[in-house]
Amino acid sequence: MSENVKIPEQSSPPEPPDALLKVEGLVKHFPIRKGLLRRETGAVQAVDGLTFDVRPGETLGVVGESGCGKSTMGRLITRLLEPTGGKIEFQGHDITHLGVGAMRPLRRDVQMIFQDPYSSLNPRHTIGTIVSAPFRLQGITPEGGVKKEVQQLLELVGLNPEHYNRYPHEFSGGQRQRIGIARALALKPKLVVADEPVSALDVSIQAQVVNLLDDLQDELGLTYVIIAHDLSVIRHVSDRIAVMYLGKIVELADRASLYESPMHPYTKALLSAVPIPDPRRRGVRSERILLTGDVPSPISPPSGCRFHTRCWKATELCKEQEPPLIALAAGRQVACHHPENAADQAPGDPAPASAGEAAGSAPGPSGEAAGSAPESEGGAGK
Ligand SMILES: Nc1ncnc2c1ncn2[C@@H]1O[C@H](COP(=O)(O)OP(=O)(O)OP(=O)(O)O)[C@@H](O)[C@H]1O
Repeated sequence: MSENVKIPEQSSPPEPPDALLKVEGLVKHFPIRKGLLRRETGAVQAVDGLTFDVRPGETLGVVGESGCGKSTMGRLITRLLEPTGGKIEFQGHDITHLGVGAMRPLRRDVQMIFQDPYSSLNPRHTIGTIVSAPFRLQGITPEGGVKKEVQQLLELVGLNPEHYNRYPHEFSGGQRQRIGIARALALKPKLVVADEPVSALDVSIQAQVVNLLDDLQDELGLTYVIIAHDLSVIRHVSDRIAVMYLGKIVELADRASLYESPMHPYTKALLSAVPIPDPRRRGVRSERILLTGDVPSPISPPSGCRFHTRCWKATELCKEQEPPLIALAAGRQVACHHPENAADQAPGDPAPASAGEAAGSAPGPSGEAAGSAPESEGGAGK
């Protein structure tokens, strides 16, 4: 054998793909100012210590009730907001505090799709002007000219390229969201953060836009972070899912494990409110957990585990100590002292489930203290 022949290292396992985006301890507190002197009297703790990564080519779904900090997280990772603390790395580069100028080249790679296709498009601009804006802002002239490129983009998202000179009001909601998608894809980004991309659309149109996002991901090799409160949408689009509650990730898992065996009681409650589409299981009395009360205020969140005021498993420990987000199974992170479908993290904790009493509901389906009401109406989520 010649000395130049390279011997493959058979014993080393394949390297996991490097994260495209890495977030560590991300914090965003919005100051509350009062009085003539605008003195800071407190802060909305919208995002309070998020750690996760997004791998190339995947879709990370982010789910949680209204006000839990999903949109703030999306605006932080696209750097539309300045973080209060923590670190954001994109392709290994620290972008946490980059200024507008330094962010400009990165704007090509990271784009955002907004919830409301009505307000996110300037009504006085033609579709051509809207979709070509990223080229103007970046000072880029695509090969073949801007018009040709924009028309190709319109075609890519299923719109008629002849409608280049029309105005947003001439389009339906679903079509306007397609325009927003075309604009986001103009510069061929690597990461697209979509904040509630279909929630403002008719249910009949939602599937079309979700399928379009799916197809574009395959075609263009995109990586998505999709924020939604709708668990059916999240289930359809996500490879992995982060469940947020009051500014924190309480569970992060791949789609199948999360839906089959949720570990955090909050995830379990959210999922129990989703109707079962399987006709074979129709009529089967499924366990529904009714979360009572609203999400507490992020201005003064509960001590310890933030979910303890609504959790039927809460003990004294949960009131006092915040559970860290730790790996409880392969590819599965959970922040809970008493997780479902896993060994109790604090088996010696004998205190009464006072949170369950506060919730004041019937005994839980698996004999837990309180907080759940099988087959009850309503449920978690928006
Ligand atoms: N600019 C701001 N100034 C002050 N508070 C803010 C600001 N933006 C968001 N918040 C607060 O931060 C918290 C998280 O808001 P955020 O919009 O991120 O939640 P969300 O999970 O996306 O909710 P929704 O689904 O209703 O949009 C909320 O209490 C909200 O009122």
